[in-house]
Amino acid sequence: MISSTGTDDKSTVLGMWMVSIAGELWFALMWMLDQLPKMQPVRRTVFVSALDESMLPAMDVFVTTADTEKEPPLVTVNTILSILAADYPAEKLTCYVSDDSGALLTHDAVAEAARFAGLWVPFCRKHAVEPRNPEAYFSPGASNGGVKARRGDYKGRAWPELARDRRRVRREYEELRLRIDALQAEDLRWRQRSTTSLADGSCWRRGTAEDHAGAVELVLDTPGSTPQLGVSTTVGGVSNLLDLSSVDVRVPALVYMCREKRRGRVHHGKAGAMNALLRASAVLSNAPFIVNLDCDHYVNNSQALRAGVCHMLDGEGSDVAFVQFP
Ligand SMILES: O=c1ccn([C@@H]2O[C@H](COP(=O)(O)OP(=O)(O)O[C@H]3O[C@H](CO)[C@@H](O)[C@H](O)[C@H]3O)[C@@H](O)[C@H]2O)c(=O)[nH]1
Ligand SMILES: [Mn+2]
Repeated sequence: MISSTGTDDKSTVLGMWMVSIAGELWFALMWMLDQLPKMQPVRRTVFVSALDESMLPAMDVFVTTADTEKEPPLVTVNTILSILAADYPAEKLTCYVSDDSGALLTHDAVAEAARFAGLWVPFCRKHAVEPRNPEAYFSPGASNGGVKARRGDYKGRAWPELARDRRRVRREYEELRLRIDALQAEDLRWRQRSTTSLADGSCWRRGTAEDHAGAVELVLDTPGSTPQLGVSTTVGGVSNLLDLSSVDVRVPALVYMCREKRRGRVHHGKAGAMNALLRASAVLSNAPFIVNLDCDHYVNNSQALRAGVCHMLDGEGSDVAFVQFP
């Protein structure tokens, strides 16, 4: 119980009251400012089919990774696959993966993604599958394209062919998962050993997340601009997984990079990584448009890149600097 009524206490109470009133007024002002943009919302609709194929600009997609424990490599691999399989001209799309942990694990996982993309990307094109993230596509709960894929969702060829191809691609995806698991186990074994005892000459293994050399590797080169059809199920007695004789099998370019990091220097987290990515992409592909995804944010709609371009190329959109997707 407050019993004292001295002048000091009175002024303290008054002071606290003033502070709380000022706080309330401040929040009221913030709330009103927050309402202003909501009073006249700008609604834009995209017409992806109206895009002129030959006018599509080049696009560089940046994926940032930083920590192989918090961000499992399988997640990053799925993000990369969803980008490479997006519906966009293969010769105009380049995916850049930035690895701030400078880990051999991330590097090898990106190489695995590149290998699997050779099957995944043509499969997605052939059967118009959605979503183009294999983990989401094959997961039992997937609303579209999962195990419960409905006939009505299907836009490609005959249903039995999809079922057969799907089974085969799924088997390959399971193998990919096992290989990524093995890479992870090897990475763990290596980290448990002392770094000094490992003099195997690999520059990767000498670095740590905070202190490592820089590297840029062109994992998949930019393909030619003419569609390249695959081969049918059996060619010269060799049996292929899928009949790709009427499918464009080109895969967009993929670049792995890790910027140099040294102990005691400020690296500015994601912003620093984005800066390094911009510099590398300026030299390699220099696309006029950049898309940024965190390694755990995959492209969940194959038309998303085209939708973004619609906003950017629209005459009325000349004042648009960036588009953020939900
Ligand atoms: O040194 C770093 C630290 C982070 N990252 C990457 O930056 C992204 C975001 O980092 P995270 O720790 O996952 O932050 P979140 O809070 O999950 O992400 C949200 O908040 C971030 C900072 O506000 C934004 O950059 C992200 O786009 C947004 O999704 C991830 O891809 C990280 O791999 C780096 O590349 N280098
Ligand atoms: Mn995150």
